[in-house]
Amino acid sequence: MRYSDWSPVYDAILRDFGYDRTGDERVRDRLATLTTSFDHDRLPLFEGAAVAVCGAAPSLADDLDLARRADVVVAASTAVDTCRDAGVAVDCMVTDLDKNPETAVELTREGTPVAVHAHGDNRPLVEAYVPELVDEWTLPTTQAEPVGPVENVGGFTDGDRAAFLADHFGAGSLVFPGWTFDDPTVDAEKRRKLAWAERLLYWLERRRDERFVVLDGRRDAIDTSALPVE
Ligand SMILES: Nc1ncnc2c1ncn2[C@@H]1O[C@H](COP(=O)(O)OP(=O)(O)OP(=O)(O)O)[C@@H](O)[C@H]1O
Ligand SMILES: Nc1nc2c(c(=O)[nH]1)N=C(CO)CN2
Repeated sequence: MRYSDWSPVYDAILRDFGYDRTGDERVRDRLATLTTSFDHDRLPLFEGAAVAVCGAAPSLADDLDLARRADVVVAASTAVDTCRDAGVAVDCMVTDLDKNPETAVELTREGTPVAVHAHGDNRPLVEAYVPELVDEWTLPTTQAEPVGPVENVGGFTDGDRAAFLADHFGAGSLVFPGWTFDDPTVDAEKRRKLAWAERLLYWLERRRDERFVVLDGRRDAIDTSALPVE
């Protein structure tokens, strides 16, 4: 994903949530001072791989076979803990540090890449935990324009950002264990974020000319008005 393609969708997200662009940029710039450029050779081998993008819905526990069968497992936030507790190795974590930052620290110490996201509402977490991460295993990300070592491969929530990351680095196919868009256990803000995650995955499957099974039966109801799709 090039930033020029992402930018109009990011504008729509900013409008919808009322986020301040300069807030995202300030924390991005702070993250840039705490990290160095990530060596992409340290990523798992995404090129052509069958990738499982694990979300943190309660359904993940029942979906773990999908992850076990994948070539590469990328997991968002607390999905990492569920996978590892069940003996499923995670090849890359994607997080904004708001739930299980200790897991992110542990992974970088083990030599597993962690894509750490800066946004306008996680500055204290970035400042507290990024210095604890092993720098060579830390891939700094932003949803705003990329700057210095901080990259933007597209994506908004940890889970859809994980899918955009796998896509950016050449994934052959994507499956989605642990994704439940209509999850009655989540609060209203999370529900709105999941609606965006769903839109973004729809955009991604269209860009890739792939059909994500997780969207089957849902496509007709997705609001695509902010997406650059016909
Ligand atoms: N029902 C669900 N509940 C929570 N997350 C889900 C669900 N379905 C899919 N996901 C994906 O799993 C990711 C990780 O969820 P988790 O609740 O651990 O993260 P989070 O740190 O609150 O995520 P974010 O900061 O991106 O909102 C979410 O970012 C989302 O993309
Ligand atoms: N500014 C801002 N950006 C975000 C936020 C958020 O709360 N504020 N939450 C995200 C995923 O939870 C992703 N991006």
